[in-house]
Amino acid sequence: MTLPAPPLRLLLIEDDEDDFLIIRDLLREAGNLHYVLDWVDSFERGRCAIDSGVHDLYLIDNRLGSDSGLELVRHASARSMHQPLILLTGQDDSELDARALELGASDYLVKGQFDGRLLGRSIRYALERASARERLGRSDSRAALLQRCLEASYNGVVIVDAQAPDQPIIYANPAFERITGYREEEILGRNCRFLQGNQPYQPALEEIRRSLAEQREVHVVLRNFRKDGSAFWNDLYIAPVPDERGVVTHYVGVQNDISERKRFESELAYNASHDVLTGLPNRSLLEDRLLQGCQIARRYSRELAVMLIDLDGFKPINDTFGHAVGDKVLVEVAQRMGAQIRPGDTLARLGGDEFVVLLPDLAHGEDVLLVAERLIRSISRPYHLNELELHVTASIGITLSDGEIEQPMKLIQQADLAMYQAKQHGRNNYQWYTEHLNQEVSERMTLRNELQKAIAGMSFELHYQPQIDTRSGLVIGSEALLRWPHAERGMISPLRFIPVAEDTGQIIPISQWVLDTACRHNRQLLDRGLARGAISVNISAVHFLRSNFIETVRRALDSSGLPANLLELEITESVLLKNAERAIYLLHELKKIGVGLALDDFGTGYSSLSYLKDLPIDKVKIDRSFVQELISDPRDAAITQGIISMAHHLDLKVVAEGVETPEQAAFLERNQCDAFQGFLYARPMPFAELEGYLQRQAALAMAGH
Ligand SMILES: Nc1nc2c(ncn2[C@@H]2O[C@H](COP(=O)(O)O[C@H]3[C@@H](O)[C@H](n4cnc5c(=O)[nH]c(N)nc54)O[C@@H]3COP(=O)(O)O)[C@@H](O)[C@H]2O)c(=O)[nH]1
Repeated sequence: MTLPAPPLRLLLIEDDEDDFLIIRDLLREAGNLHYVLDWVDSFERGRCAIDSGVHDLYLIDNRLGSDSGLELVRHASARSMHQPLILLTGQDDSELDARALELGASDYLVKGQFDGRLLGRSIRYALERASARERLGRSDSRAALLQRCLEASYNGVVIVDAQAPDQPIIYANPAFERITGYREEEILGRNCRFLQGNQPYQPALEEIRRSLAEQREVHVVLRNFRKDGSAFWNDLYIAPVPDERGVVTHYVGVQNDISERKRFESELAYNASHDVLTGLPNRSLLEDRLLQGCQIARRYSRELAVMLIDLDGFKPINDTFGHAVGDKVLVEVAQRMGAQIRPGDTLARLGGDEFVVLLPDLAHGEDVLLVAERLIRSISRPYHLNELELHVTASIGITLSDGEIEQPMKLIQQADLAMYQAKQHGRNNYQWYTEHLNQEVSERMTLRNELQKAIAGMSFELHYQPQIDTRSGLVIGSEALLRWPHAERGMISPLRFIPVAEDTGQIIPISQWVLDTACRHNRQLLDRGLARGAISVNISAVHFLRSNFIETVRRALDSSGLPANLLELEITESVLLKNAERAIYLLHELKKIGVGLALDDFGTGYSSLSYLKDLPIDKVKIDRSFVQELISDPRDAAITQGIISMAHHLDLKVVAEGVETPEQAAFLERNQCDAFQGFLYARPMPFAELEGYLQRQAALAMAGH
């Protein structure tokens, strides 16, 4: 329900009551006018009523006592009143008429010369004109406001004339000027295409053309060019502007320079797929390339090669010279490798010192070897950084594929296995992946899990193999040898499980158990009067180089009560290869405790012999590989003779391992070897058997044999 319009409030300012009555009556005749008439009879009251502004129209008599109604008109104009005023006079005076209109009166009526109908019409016209004026005023200020908004807008705004030929620009706001560098007067009258520079074939432009042809709005991001020629990313929204008949007269374009946002987005995308240090593709991009590589290899019947490159000797550089130097080496390694591959190949960094090279398009698989050799050569050249000369080499694992592989990332795993083999083969070389490697790895995994269970229950045994003095034939010590009796697989050789335990760190609890048990056993022999010299314990390089190794030896001796001279530790040359300086220091510390020290597997390592004179050792053990061929191979005989002679000159005792035949024993004896160990004398035996063996030996010795 709509409410009826309220009546017009009219005010008559008239000091003559008769005139008031006449006007009141005339108004009643006016017709079609819904109103309430108020009356005031003096200039002063009239002014107060005008100031209150509650009326819709004022009828003002020109003569108000000594005051003039014209003054009230002036007063109302000065207050910018929008309600209309009609001046009533007693006489027709054209000058007064003009003056009244000039001061803002809507009409001028001469008393006695108008009837009710004329008065009504004059009132309606006055009201209509006032309302039109007000509407106009409102729209003027709205236009001014919109203009100011456009000028203050952060977005660039450009308006083009849709009707004029070539649709020229008719307006551009200050933000447009800021973004493009063009001043408005430079571009007025031109078509916007000058912003396209030399890139008029962008897909976004096609979309704009289509939407203009269909007179619909469009939102695109396109490359535009500033006045200075520099490019920017323009986020542009164009809308058609129709007139009241629906005819599109203009287009308004609102634009924003989003170059910074684009740069940030592409930086994010780049960082998500590249290694920050070297700028090389990272694992995630490598996965994509690998997929693509497999597709290429399949489609064009080519070979895809994957190489996993791991640096040798990088960790000590990081540890010794700090990460800043390490980082520089990695960057240079990346550059050197990058120079060895072709465009289309991929060099990626997996992290740390691990890199991957993908060669997706090989005619023959073996072609990868040329690249592998180049990589190895280029990486092994010295690195000159901060007056340092540093050296690293690379171990490379290689695998080949024809692209027919369900999970391409498996190729990385295969290359990784092969790389591990390269490390095992002395580093600075490459190895191929084979299916056999795969089996080996899965076996290692199984072994590792089962080893963990064995460690939990310490279900190992120690066997002992006596060492015999060459001259007297008496037992002068025994070597403790670890055994793992497995419920299903029988006795597992330490040759099989110790390398796994060393890789996984499981060797530490095992090695500790061996040390403690061997010390306890020899103490038991001592207590029973059966101890014959020291028990030798093989010490893994991993355990030996642990920071608390000396402490663990001390504890083993203390808790068993075994005198230090009845314990001998056997270390291999590999300990010296890993960290010679620390190894020599530790050997001296052990010597201070009083334990015996032997160098095991002597002659099989690759290190320099010169370190031998600095080692506080008591013995060297000739590896059984030489002993086995002594008789058949004169070269092994010569090496054995050389070892014995050199050891004696350094005041070291010599024990020959793996003596199986009397001929070997005779040869060794002739060449002054000090002691034998081998099946010819005794196989490794459980502790319980050793006791019996030693008792028998003691009895024989007593009997003078
Ligand atoms: N870190 C540790 N290493 C250990 C430990 N126990 C053993 N090992 C090392 O495992 C390798 C294999 O040992 P094993 O199978 O026990 O073989 C030893 C002897 O049984 C064998 N041997 C002795 N005499 C003969 C012989 O006449 N012929 C022949 N074919 N083999 C013989 O030699 C091995 C002794 O080797 P070595 O230690 O080099 O003296 C081996 O490298 C062990 O060192 C352990 O507790 N910790």
